[in-house]
Amino acid sequence: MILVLLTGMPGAGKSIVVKAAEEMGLPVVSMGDVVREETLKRYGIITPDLMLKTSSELRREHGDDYIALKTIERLPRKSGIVVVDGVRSLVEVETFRRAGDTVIVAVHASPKTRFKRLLKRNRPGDPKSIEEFNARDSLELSFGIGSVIALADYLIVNEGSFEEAYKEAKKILSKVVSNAKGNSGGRSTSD
Ligand SMILES: Nc1ncnc2c1ncn2[C@@H]1O[C@H](COP(=O)(O)OP(=O)(O)OP(=O)(O)O)[C@@H](O)[C@H]1O
Repeated sequence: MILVLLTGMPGAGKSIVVKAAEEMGLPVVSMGDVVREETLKRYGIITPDLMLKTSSELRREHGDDYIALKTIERLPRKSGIVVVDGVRSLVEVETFRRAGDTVIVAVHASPKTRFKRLLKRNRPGDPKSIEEFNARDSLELSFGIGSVIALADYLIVNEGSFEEAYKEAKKILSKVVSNAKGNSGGRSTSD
């Protein structure tokens, strides 16, 4: 099984890659779903703050690899390629590496661009001020997301239009698919 580990800072544009994967018929498993369900179990409601609290609790109570291990339990066994959305630390990368071959895809946009887009997205829990945005960035960086981005096999710089990033995501995913076919005895078209 090939696991496409999708990472990127808040608001970088990971959902564009998810959309491209779904459009291509590739299964997507979200690490956030594990946290969402556990939050509901513990608190009866889901809010972004409670999700952050729950993910810290899960790491503290069960270890830094817990959310990754729970995500692995949910992988569709019959799929050759699965996209895993929301990888945040090297421990998680190492955990997924024990479950299959991995390809890291990172989406990057500058803090200025991400802040602007998150203000516009305005989902519950999205930052309303630069202070909130910086605090959230610091928290993500403290989990070690910077190291995951540094190890990316593919990087999408999402500073242009949505369509550009979407096209790039499709190109990268197609490459992963054709490489996988090459490795399983099918015809390989590229590196
Ligand atoms: N190239 C782009 N042009 C315009 N808007 C964009 C572009 N890329 C992303 N956006 C918008 O920016 C916001 C953040 O993108 P998205 O939700 O994909 O980020 P994310 O990486 O999934 O963030 P999070 O980790 O916070 O869930 C969304 O509202 C999205 O529609």
